[in-house]
Amino acid sequence: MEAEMSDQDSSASASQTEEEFEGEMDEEMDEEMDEEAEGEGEKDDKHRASPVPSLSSFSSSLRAVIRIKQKYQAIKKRRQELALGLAGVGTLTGAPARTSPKIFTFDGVTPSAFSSLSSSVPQRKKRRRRKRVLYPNGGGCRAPPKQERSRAKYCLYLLFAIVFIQVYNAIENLDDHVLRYDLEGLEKTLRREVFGQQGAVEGLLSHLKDYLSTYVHNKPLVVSLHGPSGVGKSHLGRLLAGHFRSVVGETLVLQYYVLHHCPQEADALQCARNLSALISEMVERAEEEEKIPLFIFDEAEHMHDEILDALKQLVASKQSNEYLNAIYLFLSNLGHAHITKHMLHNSSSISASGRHSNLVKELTPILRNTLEKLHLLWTEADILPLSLLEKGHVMECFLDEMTREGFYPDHTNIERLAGEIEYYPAVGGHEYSQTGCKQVVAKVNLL
Ligand SMILES: Nc1ncnc2c1ncn2[C@@H]1O[C@H](COP(=O)(O)OP(=O)(O)OP(=O)(O)O)[C@@H](O)[C@H]1O
Repeated sequence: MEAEMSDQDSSASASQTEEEFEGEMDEEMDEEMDEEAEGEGEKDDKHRASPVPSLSSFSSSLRAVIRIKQKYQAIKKRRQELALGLAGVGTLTGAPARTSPKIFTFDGVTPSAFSSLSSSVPQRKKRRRRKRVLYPNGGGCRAPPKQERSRAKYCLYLLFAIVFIQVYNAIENLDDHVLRYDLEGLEKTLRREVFGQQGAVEGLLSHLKDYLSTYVHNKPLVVSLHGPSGVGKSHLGRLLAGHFRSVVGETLVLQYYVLHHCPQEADALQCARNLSALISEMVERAEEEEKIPLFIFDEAEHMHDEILDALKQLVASKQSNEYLNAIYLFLSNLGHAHITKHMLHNSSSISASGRHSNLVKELTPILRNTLEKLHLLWTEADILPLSLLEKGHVMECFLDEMTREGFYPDHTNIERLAGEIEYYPAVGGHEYSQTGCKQVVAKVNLL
């Protein structure tokens, strides 16, 4: 080490080395004492492991203490001797004694000097961590306690997995259920083919979506559409029947026209019985096929009380499941005067976008009040009003009908034909047809 030091920094290096040495010695002492203590500890452990704590264990501890003390004194002595030796070396090399403090700069120090210096400085040993733990009072050396694995935890995980799978499955099944009825397709058809009845169409689709998105029902879906003549009630019923025939089959859809199926009032009771039997048969078949049947009653304003009573019983029946899984749609002009009056009086104050939703909101309680007085069947129904059709809608009806019949859809011709229809006096810029699109088919047929 002496040879490596240059004369220039010999004094600094000497003092530095002295300090390093001291540190080293301390560390050495610590380690030796640690090892000693560990050895004694192990011995002690062995003694402790024996069931009887004896005098021998006490004497061994005492011996260990004495030995440590002796070793400590020997090391201390050695350290003093070495310290004296280093001081002698300093004077021998002619280094000046520490008189005044010197300022150390890095001038003249080469990188190689740094590297040699750093390599000569011993790295601090990392202290080993004991893996074992020494317990006092005869506990001996013990491994840390093992964590017990709880079975309940695994059961809980399993339960979570089962619940997740079931919920996922249920959602999938409900989706399948709604998909089977292709409500998106129905919505597209209704929006394309029914003019000026957005509110009623949206209301109807919303009822169908709500009803068809679940298996378990506590009552059948009963919807009643009301509106003046020619606004599209039968048209809507026909479109709905066509759609359901394509998704649930011909046998699960019934279109009942009372003037056709039961024209004589005298036969009303028999008609009611026949209708009840037919409906029971259809709901049972539907239950077997796990489908929901559709019953449409057009011209409901002409239905005899006997038939209405029979239908009320079927609709309110809570006896068995098959009667709860069914859709009843009533189409009638009952309450049409309220609808016409409301629209003609409120058209000026209602914007086009808000008209449909407001019509449903404001007219539903008025219509319900009127209808419930006529028959209790209407208490079971969700009521949807259809609005009057404007001149623009009538022109759309002409365009549609002429295209269907193979006529060239000439705009001036359409306007002329639409002009022949009777309208209510314009209110708030709206011209409402008195007969809706009722006369459109007849007029196109005359072309
Ligand atoms: N909103 C509408 N959109 C498209 N076409 C319509 C609409 N309303 C009526 N039509 C056309 O007019 C014809 C007659 O309409 P529909 O029979 O549906 O009227 P309604 O409301 O049932 O009248 P009524 O109460 O007199 O039976 C239909 O065949 C249809 O082509």
